[in-house]
Amino acid sequence: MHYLTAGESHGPQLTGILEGFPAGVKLDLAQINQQLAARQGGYGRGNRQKIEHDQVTFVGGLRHQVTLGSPLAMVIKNIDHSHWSKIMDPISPATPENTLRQVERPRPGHADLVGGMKYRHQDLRNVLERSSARETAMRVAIGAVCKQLLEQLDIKLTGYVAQIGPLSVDSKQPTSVTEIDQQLQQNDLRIIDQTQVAKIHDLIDQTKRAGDTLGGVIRVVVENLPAGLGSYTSWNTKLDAKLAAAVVGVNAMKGVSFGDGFAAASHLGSQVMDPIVWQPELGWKRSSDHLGGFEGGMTNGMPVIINAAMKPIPTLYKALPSVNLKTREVQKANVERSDTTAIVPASIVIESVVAITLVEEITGTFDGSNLQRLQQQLADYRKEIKEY
Ligand SMILES: Cc1cc2nc3c(=O)[nH]c(=O)nc-3n(C[C@H](O)[C@H](O)[C@H](O)COP(=O)(O)O)c2cc1C
Ligand SMILES: C=C(O[C@@H]1CC(C(=O)O)=C[C@@H](OP(=O)(O)O)[C@H]1O)C(=O)O
Repeated sequence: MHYLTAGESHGPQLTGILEGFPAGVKLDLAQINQQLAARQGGYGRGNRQKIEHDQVTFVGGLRHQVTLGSPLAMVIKNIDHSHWSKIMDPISPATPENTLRQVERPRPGHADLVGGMKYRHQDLRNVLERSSARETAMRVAIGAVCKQLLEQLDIKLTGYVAQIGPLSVDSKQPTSVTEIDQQLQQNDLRIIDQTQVAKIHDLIDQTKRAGDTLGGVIRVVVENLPAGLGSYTSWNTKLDAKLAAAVVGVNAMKGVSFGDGFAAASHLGSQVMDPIVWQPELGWKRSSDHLGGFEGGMTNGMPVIINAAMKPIPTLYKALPSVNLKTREVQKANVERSDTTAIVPASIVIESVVAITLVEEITGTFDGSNLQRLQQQLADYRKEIKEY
């Protein structure tokens, strides 16, 4: 299975194609649109989200709500395109009128300058339109499709915000995906500890007033993956490595770790390895999960725990120094409308790319042509490893 997205932030639409997804999966469109709405939400978002109302339309691979096994083709309209229709017109030739709003003062932390150098663009809008995280809306739609398959395979997944800027909000350790989901529904920060909400709102408000921005840490937890997904045999078959690439492939992600992550480096081995236990009803388990569910690039049957570190949003209303591409004068960087923090929507995006990567692995390990056969093969495999 693999996917491709296309489309510029203020272009007519985002387009996505997902190839290799099993036939016979009944898709709940409302659930996909609910995920798109969740990605638009969260405290600290900018004004673009007041304009957009993301909804997916299927234009291939789906018949009467059921996947056909042929490529799934999806589109999401950019409502804001109506304000940019001349500037972002794919067809009409460039004129002084439709090349307004050129970007000549590259923003530090964005793809602007290097993208311009590499592709020989003089108007950096040609870079920012595609490097914008607007594209993640399509990854969320594709991820929502994959989440529905995971559900049919009894695999549970969720993501939450564990840190915003300097404030860790991770003091209450949840016990299960279901418990995490219940807590998240109660606030607009996707944090588990409800007592921290007011404090974080204040932090975001203050940061916005100062013309500055915030990053944070996201955690994704996946339950009930069978042991043995991925392989120790070659570097490029390790599933933890594939997940790390998918996570860092999301805009603004600067770090990824599993389980105790970087903290494990400062602990003793005896504090970090997860002791092996065996029980007739449960089969092979571990009495802890410091390693985040991976050994040798393979799932070990414990919950997978992935942490993603997001840098602060690079566009600053109190802009940093830059240099004008045309005049070479030192000037303030371009200021485009922007979020103060996007840690909340990013948590939905990280969940989505994790779901896509897991479905890619599962459909590559078992026969992914048809849902029922896949379910049967996975059930047989689960039985086999339990009895190992
Ligand atoms: C959901 C989401 C929303 C984002 N919103 C903004 C934004 O409003 N303004 C901005 O400057 N960067 C935003 N970013 C981050 C930039 O897209 C990203 O930092 C930039 O493209 C450079 O890529 P890099 O940080 O991966 O190197 C957002 C990222 C995500 C995941
Ligand atoms: C459009 C989205 O996020 C955008 C991501 C983004 C960036 O630079 O990444 C910059 C902003 O774009 P604009 O200037 O159009 O408001 C965000 O709004 C979205 O998430 O749907």
